[in-house]
Amino acid sequence: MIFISKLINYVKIFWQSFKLFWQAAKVTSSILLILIPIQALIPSILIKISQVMMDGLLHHNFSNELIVFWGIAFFVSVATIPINTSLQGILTDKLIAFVNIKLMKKSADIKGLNLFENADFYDNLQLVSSEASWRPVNLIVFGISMVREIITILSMMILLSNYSIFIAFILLLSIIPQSIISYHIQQNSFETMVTRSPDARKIQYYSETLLTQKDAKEVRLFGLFNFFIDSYHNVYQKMHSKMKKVRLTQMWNSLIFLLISAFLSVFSLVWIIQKIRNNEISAGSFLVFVSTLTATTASVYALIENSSLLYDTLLYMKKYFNFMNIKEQNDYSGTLAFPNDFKSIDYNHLSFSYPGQNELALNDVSFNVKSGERIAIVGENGSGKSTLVKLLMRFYDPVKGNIKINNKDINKMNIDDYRKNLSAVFQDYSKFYLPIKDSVGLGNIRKLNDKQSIINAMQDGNFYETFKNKNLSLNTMLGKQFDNGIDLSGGQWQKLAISRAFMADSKIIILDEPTASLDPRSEFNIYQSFIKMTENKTVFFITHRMSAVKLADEVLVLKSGKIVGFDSHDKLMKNNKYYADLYNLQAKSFE
Ligand SMILES: Nc1ncnc2c1ncn2[C@@H]1O[C@H](COP(=O)(O)OP(=O)(O)OP(=O)(O)O)[C@@H](O)[C@H]1O
Repeated sequence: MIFISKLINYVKIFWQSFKLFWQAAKVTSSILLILIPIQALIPSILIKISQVMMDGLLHHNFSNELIVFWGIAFFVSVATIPINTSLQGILTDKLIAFVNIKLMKKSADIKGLNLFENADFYDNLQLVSSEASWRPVNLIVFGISMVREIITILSMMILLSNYSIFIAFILLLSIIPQSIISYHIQQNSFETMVTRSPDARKIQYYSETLLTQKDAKEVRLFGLFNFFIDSYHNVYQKMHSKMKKVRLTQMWNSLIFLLISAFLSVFSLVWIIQKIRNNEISAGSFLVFVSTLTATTASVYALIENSSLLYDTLLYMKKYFNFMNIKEQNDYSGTLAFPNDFKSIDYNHLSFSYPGQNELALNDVSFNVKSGERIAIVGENGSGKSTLVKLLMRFYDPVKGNIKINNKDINKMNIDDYRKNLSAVFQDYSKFYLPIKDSVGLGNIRKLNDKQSIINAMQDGNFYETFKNKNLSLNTMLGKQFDNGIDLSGGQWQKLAISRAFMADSKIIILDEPTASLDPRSEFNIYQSFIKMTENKTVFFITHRMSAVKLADEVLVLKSGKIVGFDSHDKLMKNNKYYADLYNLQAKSFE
């Protein structure tokens, strides 16, 4: 029963995958659809013509037309090979692009970050995206050859059934156990090796650590090569012994079934020899029978091998379709527009914990901010500062309470319209490896080609000085991995990210430690332009530099997810001991 339901599932995914071919390339798929049965039937046709020729020769009524038919059939059989290869290549290219574009479009539908916190989802996403560039090749190669083998086998069965339906049936039956075992083994090896089993994930991480630029410095400085190579080797040995077992079982099973199949073939041969001896069939038929038997056996094994390799790909496709069908739990279906007369933001008894965590990252947070105010958010590491603004950006939904703008729950607003009104520089800002023009301009996609706005934003974000001194142009490519690409220092990248945020016409600006990698002069300049730029804008800036808080109208002090102070800097210094201690501690370190 389990096998039947698995088989049905397999056929369903196969069908779904075939629909992808169609969607990706209608013309190429149609030509292939015509070509597959032709290719599949040619072997039987050639055998049949040979049989008629043989009988003609034996009975002295050979017709020369048969040679022409045979020649045509033979030409078709060889000519379809290069045509098929080229078409499969074209289809593969189109399918790879199609699958990847669909994946990217699906990613655009995921508005929040909740799903990314789910290890299973994240693993699936990694698998689906990293293999999307080659899995479709297998899907096409094995999928097409499987269909072709099935048609060939069926046509051979028809030829064989001319001699004995019984023998045709037995041969067909012998496929089933071998197939079940092959699929089972294929699934095992997929789970062990290909999917993100914890061990597979570990070895991938070890090799990446040594091979990517990200960790190159520490790996070299601390001499970590042997450590990671040994770790890789140890985990690999463990996995390898599991895989070796799987592969040896596969080999023994195949040998047993090949033995059964050889036995069946010998049995059929003895049977037909007997028939010839009894003069029940002609000697010509013997040759045809043997060719059919050999061709059928070859096709049966090709079918088993290709379909079990296809099975592996279908397990991947299942993950792909699962990803394509995934739905976010958070509701992003709100339709309200962001108010034109934006007046206030209210956090109302808001509590939040990250998915899978019991601890509250924010605990009953309530405060009110008026449009145009500059709010500094301060607190120790892990006190909830970034979380507070992530909820404002609607990356997560609160567990309790809500955030309102002009008294309307932000969850009721259209997410894309809502986010157009927000701009941010994150602690872990993105480094877009694109021409400078785009890397800055992406902050406001509508102004991507507005060179003056881009230059203004670079001036405000303090990147312009670097731009001039290094003789860069708007078309200079960022990222050493590209031809003529350049890299920037940490602080320069940060200034670029700030410039990007300054591109936006947003009403609310969020800066999560915007000056962490900046030198004091750049920090001063950034804050100067910041004051200029953010007139009439509502600004939240998270900072550990207490000197910056003086720029804020009010300071929000967080401690372990709770608000412990919300007032102007001067008043807090007078009335809030926790804040005053925090401030004085830093002030002292500069004395
Ligand atoms: N993605 C996450 N999943 C689970 N817990 C998280 C996640 N991000 C943050 N946390 C936890 O939530 C709490 C608040 O984190 P948050 O990043 O908001 O602190 P923060 O005040 O911005 O800290 P820092 O000053 O170090 O940047 C911390 O206990 C942190 O460990």
